[in-house]
Amino acid sequence: MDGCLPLDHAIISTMCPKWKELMRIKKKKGDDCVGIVIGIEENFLCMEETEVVVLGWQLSMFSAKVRIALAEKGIKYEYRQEDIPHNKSPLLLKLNPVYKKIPVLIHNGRHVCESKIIVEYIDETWKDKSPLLPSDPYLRSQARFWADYTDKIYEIGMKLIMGSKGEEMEKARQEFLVCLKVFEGELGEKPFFMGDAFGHVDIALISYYHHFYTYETLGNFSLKNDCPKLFAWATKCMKRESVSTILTDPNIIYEAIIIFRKSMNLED
Ligand SMILES: N[C@@H](CCC(=O)N[C@@H](CS)C(=O)NCC(=O)O)C(=O)O
Repeated sequence: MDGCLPLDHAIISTMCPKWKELMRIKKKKGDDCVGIVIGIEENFLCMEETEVVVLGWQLSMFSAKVRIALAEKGIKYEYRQEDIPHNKSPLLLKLNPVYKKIPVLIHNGRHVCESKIIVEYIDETWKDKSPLLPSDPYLRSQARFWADYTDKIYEIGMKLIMGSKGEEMEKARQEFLVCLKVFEGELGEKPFFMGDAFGHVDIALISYYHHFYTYETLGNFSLKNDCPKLFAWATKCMKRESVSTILTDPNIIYEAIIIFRKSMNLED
């Protein structure tokens, strides 16, 4: 088994009751250490050394980010849908004990947490295809800054989702529009945020796009009318297979949020 088990052995033993049996099978086949096996309760997942797993959630912009980056690089991966927030898998809790959040990327048995860190890891690991961050250190810093700023959308979006009617919603709506205008100003006349190529900042922002129908409806604004350049950029991004095949149907997100709002007595 030497050289083939970068994953913490303790994790495997606790997560995988059939681990020993599986290793026996591997040995029998000729223990040439091509892969590892992770087991979660009865549910087994076999990983070749180069295989990749994403723990994610359909409604999450953060897991969308990671999946779009992998799609841009043409990396095949196993997608494991988590049940967030109340029924997280033991594997997620084990691999992200600090935040207990998706997404988590598992690659060669080692795991990476936090979506933007994961996207950078993906870019640095599979450097040959579709660079996502500029190679110039200054431009990289700028890309990181703007990708980081997309977290504001989440922050203000939560105010819209959690807001009730009236003044509170109007304040969130205004704040949201200011944030969008900042992005629109930064985009300017460029095709993508860092220039001609789709990259880190585009991925970070477009990952929110499936939530925009909800934001627009709750916040009573229109991206198309209020931020036409950003709308044109989003339309262009949506033409990419890496984006359109990953983002969830906006209606599903809207319905989920309305159910949540009703449960919180924020909707009639
Ligand atoms: N900063 C994190 C945020 C990830 C995050 O908030 N994930 C949410 C789903 S959208 C989650 O797992 N929430 C579970 C919880 O809060 O218990 C990232 O960029 O990866």
